[in-house]
Amino acid sequence: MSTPKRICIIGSGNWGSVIAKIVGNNVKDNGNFVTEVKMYVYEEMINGRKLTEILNTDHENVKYLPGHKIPENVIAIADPKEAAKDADILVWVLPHQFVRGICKALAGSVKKDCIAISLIKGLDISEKGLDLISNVIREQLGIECSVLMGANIAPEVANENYCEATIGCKNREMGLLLKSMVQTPYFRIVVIDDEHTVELCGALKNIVAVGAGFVDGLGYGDNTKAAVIRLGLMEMVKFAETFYPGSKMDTFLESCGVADLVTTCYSGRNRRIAEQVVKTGKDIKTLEKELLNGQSLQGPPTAAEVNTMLCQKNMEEKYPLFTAVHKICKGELKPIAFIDCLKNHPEHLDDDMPSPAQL
Ligand SMILES: NC(=O)c1ccc[n+]([C@@H]2O[C@H](COP(=O)([O-])OP(=O)(O)OC[C@H]3O[C@@H](n4cnc5c(N)ncnc54)[C@H](O)[C@@H]3O)[C@@H](O)[C@H]2O)c1
Ligand SMILES: O=P(O)(O)OC[C@H](O)CO
Repeated sequence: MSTPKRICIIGSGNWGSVIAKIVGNNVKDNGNFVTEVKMYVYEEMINGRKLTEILNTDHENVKYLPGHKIPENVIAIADPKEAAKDADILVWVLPHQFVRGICKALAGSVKKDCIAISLIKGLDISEKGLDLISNVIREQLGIECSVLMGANIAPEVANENYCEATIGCKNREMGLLLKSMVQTPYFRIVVIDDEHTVELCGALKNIVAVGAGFVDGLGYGDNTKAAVIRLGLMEMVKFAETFYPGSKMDTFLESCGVADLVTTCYSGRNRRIAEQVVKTGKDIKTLEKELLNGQSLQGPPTAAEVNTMLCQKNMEEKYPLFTAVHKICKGELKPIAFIDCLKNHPEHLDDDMPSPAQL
């Protein structure tokens, strides 16, 4: 049997805290892993106490996952380098906006044979163009990186309601090791090798969820939302086929695909804030601050990142739903324009029929 692996969780938000609970409990009776799990925590003061101190004494993330105990073998550390220095496995679970900063802090200091798994739903944009977050981790740290995505609204998983997730990992043995780190009787994992598509599903569904929130805010009901989900899924598939040739369509049938799209469009934070944008007329940043208590939306920045790339390639019109979501988030279009976007989607344009706008 190989030496037990040391785990470090990079992130301690809403999902990060649920994963800390799962991993902390799983390692206790699993000889594959060292029982102590370190967790990088972005330090902040809560009622005069440091969040790391609260986590290490009360074993609860009172800000990001109140009401749930995190096992005592999970140790909160405010310095990412200190938290990750001995790790054999890095579990990345931060809002994607912060990944490059933490990679920079860790560069050159992680173990050479360390591996990573990213639970982060988002994309990266740099002067080199649009990229997967797992690629940023691979390149910045020089390590392998798998992904885990699924229909996993964090508070529901924290309550141990049954759900599923998908690990994307090209190396089967590594995938099964990672599965043993996170699987529980209520959190069932399927390992597949199509890691790029798994990650794309997790990132792109957040854009669609913002669109679902707009139609909820407009009071259009579930048939319209189903259309958003269908047209959004078609753009997700087209995006994967166009920019990641070799993507497998079966992957969209895993938890990371249709299942996550549906749950996010009904219950996620992206949906909720987008609905409020329409109902209150406030902008996304204001609502994020007012309603999410420090949690972070991934849909609007992902829509912006995708849009930057589509503009560079002159392909905005080929992804009208992604484009409309971005423009509404930026205040360049009114939310009601989203309905026109659905009506005039290329899916509905028949060569010998007038478009709804012409009728
Ligand atoms: N919450 C969910 O239901 C859920 C479920 C599945 C996947 N995810 C994905 O997991 C990832 C993490 O989401 P989450 O819900 O754990 O986070 P979150 O939305 O709760 O984000 C807040 C976290 O960001 C940290 N933070 C704030 N500023 C920071 C900085 N400058 N540097 C580093 N960290 C900083 C905060 O301390 C906190 O830990 C996201 O990509 C999300 O899409 C979330
Ligand atoms: O709350 P959201 O919209 O960030 O979505 C959370 C998860 O990604 C759902 O699987």
